[in-house]
Amino acid sequence: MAEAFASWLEARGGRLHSKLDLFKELPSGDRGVVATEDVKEGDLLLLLPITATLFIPKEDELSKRPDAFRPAVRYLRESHPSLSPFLATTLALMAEVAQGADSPFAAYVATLPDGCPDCLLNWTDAEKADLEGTALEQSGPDPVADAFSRHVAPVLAARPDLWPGLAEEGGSKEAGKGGKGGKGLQAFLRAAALVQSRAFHLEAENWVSGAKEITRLEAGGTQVFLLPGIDMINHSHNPARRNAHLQRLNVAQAAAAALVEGGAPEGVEAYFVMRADKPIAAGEEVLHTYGNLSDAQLLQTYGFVDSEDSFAAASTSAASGSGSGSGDAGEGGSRKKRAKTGKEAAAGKEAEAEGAGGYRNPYNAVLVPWEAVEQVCGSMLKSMGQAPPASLQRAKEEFLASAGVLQAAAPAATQFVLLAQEPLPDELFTAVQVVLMTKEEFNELKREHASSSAATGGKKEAPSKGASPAKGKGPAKGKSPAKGKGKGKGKGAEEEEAPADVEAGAGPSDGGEAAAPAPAPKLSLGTALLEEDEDFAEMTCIATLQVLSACVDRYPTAPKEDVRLLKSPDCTGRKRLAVRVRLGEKDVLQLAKKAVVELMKKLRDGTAGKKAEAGSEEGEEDEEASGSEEDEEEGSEESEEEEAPKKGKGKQAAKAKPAAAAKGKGGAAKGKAAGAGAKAPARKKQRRGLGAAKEGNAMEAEEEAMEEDGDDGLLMGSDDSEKVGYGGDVDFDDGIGEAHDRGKAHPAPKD
Ligand SMILES: C[S@@+](CC[C@H](N)C(=O)[O-])C[C@H]1O[C@@H](n2cnc3c(N)ncnc32)[C@H](O)[C@@H]1O
Repeated sequence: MAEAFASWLEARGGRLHSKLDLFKELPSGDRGVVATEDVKEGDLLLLLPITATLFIPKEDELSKRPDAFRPAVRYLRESHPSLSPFLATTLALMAEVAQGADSPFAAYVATLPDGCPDCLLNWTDAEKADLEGTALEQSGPDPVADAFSRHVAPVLAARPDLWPGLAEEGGSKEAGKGGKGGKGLQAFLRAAALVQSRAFHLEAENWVSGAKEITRLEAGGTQVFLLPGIDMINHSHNPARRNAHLQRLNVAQAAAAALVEGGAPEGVEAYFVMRADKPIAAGEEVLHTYGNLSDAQLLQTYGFVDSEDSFAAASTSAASGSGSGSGDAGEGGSRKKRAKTGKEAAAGKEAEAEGAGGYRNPYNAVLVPWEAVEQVCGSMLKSMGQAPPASLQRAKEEFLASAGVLQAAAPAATQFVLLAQEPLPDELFTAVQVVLMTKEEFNELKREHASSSAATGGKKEAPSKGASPAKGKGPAKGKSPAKGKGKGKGKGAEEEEAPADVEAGAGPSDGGEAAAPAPAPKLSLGTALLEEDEDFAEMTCIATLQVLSACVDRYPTAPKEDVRLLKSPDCTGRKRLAVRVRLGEKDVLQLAKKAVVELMKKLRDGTAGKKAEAGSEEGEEDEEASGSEEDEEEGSEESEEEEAPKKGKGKQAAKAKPAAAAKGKGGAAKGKAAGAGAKAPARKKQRRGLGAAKEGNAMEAEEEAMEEDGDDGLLMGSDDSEKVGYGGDVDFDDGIGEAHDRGKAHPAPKD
């Protein structure tokens, strides 16, 4: 197979480094690319002409050189232009597989595995039940069967010449519904798993001129490429172990780099180029990154997770069929434990020395629904005898949507994204505060926000990173396979332009990405209000903790139970993967709770705003812009209660800049006083009637519960969190919202 592939590649104008085994069987049972002899830094590992790749071209590409594309590809482009790039590429692969030895891609098809065994689309309903509460919890109809019966089966039925033997008996309507389906569904499941776990998602570009493509593809705005040979390279989260990267070059660039002698073969207008970033020693695996993805995303798309636990070795060696996968420390559910090289064993010891946690994926994330905020805060206000009328609740939702805190298109469906590195996003904290405000405070806030927006000339900030639109951002719950990621940063082909680095990535797109909505002026309350109103601070912190607790309650198990499961030799395969995903999410929730408690402590001892005062200059500018004194006056008219001092503490708080006090490792609400120009309304000390909400000392109770969950050091929010997983040198400020927005280009690795 290896030889046939190398000859096939060469015949198409490609090249493979002579010191590489592309299909090396790894001790894990998986395959990977391994150096057979030392490879030098900068060496070309694999040169792949675009004509040796499978993808759906843009209309102009196709019309320019129709013969360069396979008949199924042409048919799909011409007759089904609205199919998503993922589905179209899956169908293109199905056609080559179905053509067998007659396919010019037969040598590539022979290199492909049976599928992606642990990718989510292969999990049974019973196995998926272990993912309850996580970002991967499924709801609604099975997206795979649905996509098959609605989009794929009709294509197979219409052109049996292109997809021989795959048309479903009984017609397309019933295809894929229940049961295992026929050959068509089976072929689709395999191809979809392969495209999901192996394809690269790149921005659509004009390969010839290098001009950035402005028009988008009908569906998705990305092109999905299957890159033979390059798709054999495994993922590593560890920059120290990664040693290769991918570029795409136009012909001129490839010639300038002396990669093509005597000109490119007929029809070749671009190349994919894999190079060694550093020397690769004989026996070492070639590794690159699939992106900064959470365990849920990795599991969904690739069937493994990045996090490791220190029980894995014991339990997986005791139970076959589970353990670390290939490439890196990730856990693949159905593979043997990977034998450790000397270096890895040393790294493992180091990890053990670091604490009980092992490596934790720093890109893990949790989604907190706006609905939970409304419910928790509503109950709290009710318990205080201040249940807000429905009209006020609606007004607050509308305002938060217009102020960029909730997504504009469907505010009720907003999910706040909590990241391991920023577990308490300001959007969540702002939303809780607004919901807890009295009508008067809310009206005042609206006025302040309107006047500061006007003063900044409608200058808008980027939409909230922490608030996730229901579609597109966030690991879409119950949605079909994640959308594509991976990156084609470069412009393609202008000679003087730098070659475009390409980040590995794969994953289906679900059929289209809506045009980005215009960014809303963003409100950010931070901690300013809390610094001047102790009762309000207490309410906000308790409500936020309760929201987080409600999220913890979504999972069928407590963290301790998950830890017990991981310790058990019976917890193997997909079950183990599911436990790792939910424990990773609980880690983030625990970090968020810890951040709230720390913030509350700082608010109580009055240190929360200290650093913020240093940044008051800017705050003053804001103040001038919005004429806050007048606004405060105006607001005060409406207050039936005690007025906050207009100078001094209250004033400072209103000007406060990000409350560093609340930040810390856990990230906690970065308290901008009022975000993009909006100012905190003048505070009136309210008698909040906190008695009921505080009954039983809610803060302390939450703290105890946290300690209970984290006291064995197994959650990152517990005290040894700093020792596990989170390197200080990694820039995490890339917004997991983007990473979750899999239709978008993914940030390049930063190593
Ligand atoms: C692009 S393919 C890489 C080649 C693949 N190993 C093969 O044998 O064909 C991606 C798949 O490789 C496996 N893989 C890659 N990196 C991994 C890692 N760090 N841990 C576990 N499995 C990994 C997963 O099964 C994933 O779906």
